[in-house]
Amino acid sequence: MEKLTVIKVGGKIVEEEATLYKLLDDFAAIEGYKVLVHGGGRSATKLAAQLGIESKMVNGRRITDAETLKVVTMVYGGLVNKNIVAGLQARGVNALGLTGADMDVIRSVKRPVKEVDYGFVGDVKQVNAAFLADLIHKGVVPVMAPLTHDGEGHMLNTNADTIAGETAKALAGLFDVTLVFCFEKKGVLRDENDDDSVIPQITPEEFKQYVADGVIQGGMIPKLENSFEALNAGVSEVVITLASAINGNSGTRIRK
Ligand SMILES: Nc1ncnc2c1ncn2[C@@H]1O[C@H](COP(=O)(O)OP(=O)(O)O)[C@@H](O)[C@H]1O
Ligand SMILES: CC(=O)N[C@@H](CCC(=O)OP(=O)(O)O)C(=O)O
Repeated sequence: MEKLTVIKVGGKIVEEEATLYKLLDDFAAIEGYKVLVHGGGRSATKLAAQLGIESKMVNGRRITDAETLKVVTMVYGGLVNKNIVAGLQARGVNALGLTGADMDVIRSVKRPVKEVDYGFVGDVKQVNAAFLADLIHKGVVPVMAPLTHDGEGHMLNTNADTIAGETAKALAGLFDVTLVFCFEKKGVLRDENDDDSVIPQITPEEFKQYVADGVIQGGMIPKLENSFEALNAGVSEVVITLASAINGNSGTRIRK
């Protein structure tokens, strides 16, 4: 099977020009078929504050009211996505920016209200894998924003780690997929204050224990849950690593 790398880059990297440009250089150097999924949570929080809109996160997910939905649609689908696409074009990568609404790439359903009302947050229902595979085979590099649509005319906000996981899962039947989460640390750390304490491999049982011990917290919990789910659904390998190390062998690597 042909190899495909799905790379997710988080908000701390895309927010700063210097780290973003370095990431784009490294991404451009990756050989073979590739997809870039970006976040941008920090940029959305910053613009929302400038507009006088308060940002609320619960369990790592943004409470997305009608005004916040406008902000995230502008920031993720507009500014962040287009800066990345332009940056990749300048590096000779034939990038195409997509939200989930474009060509019906990712359809979702508004998250039902349970203990928490997340507002306009979408849970992924289907990924148009055939269309993405077609683009990829044509030499196009999809650049996916963390936005989906419900098929009834509404955009919805979807976490970028989820977009990456669902895209990797959907393409796993068509390619040999490696899913890479790159962020500002060297990998999953035993001690968050010690950059050299990378845990090289994690099993689901070890993950549960690390969470119980408080070693793994916050946004890293859903990231690893997504990772195990992706491996169970046919993704070959998940790598959690420093953005500048996407072409290396370091970081935390998880295989089934
Ligand atoms: N054991 C751990 N090792 C590394 N990071 C951890 C750990 N536990 C919690 N984290 C936190 O998880 C964060 C990454 O999750 P998140 O903020 O959702 O990522 P992203 O920037 O990719 O969206 C890190 O910034 C870090 O603060
Ligand atoms: C529903 C939800 O939480 N969506 C995220 C989408 C952006 C994202 O995931 O960005 P990072 O990867 O930079 O965190 C949000 O609005 O923050």
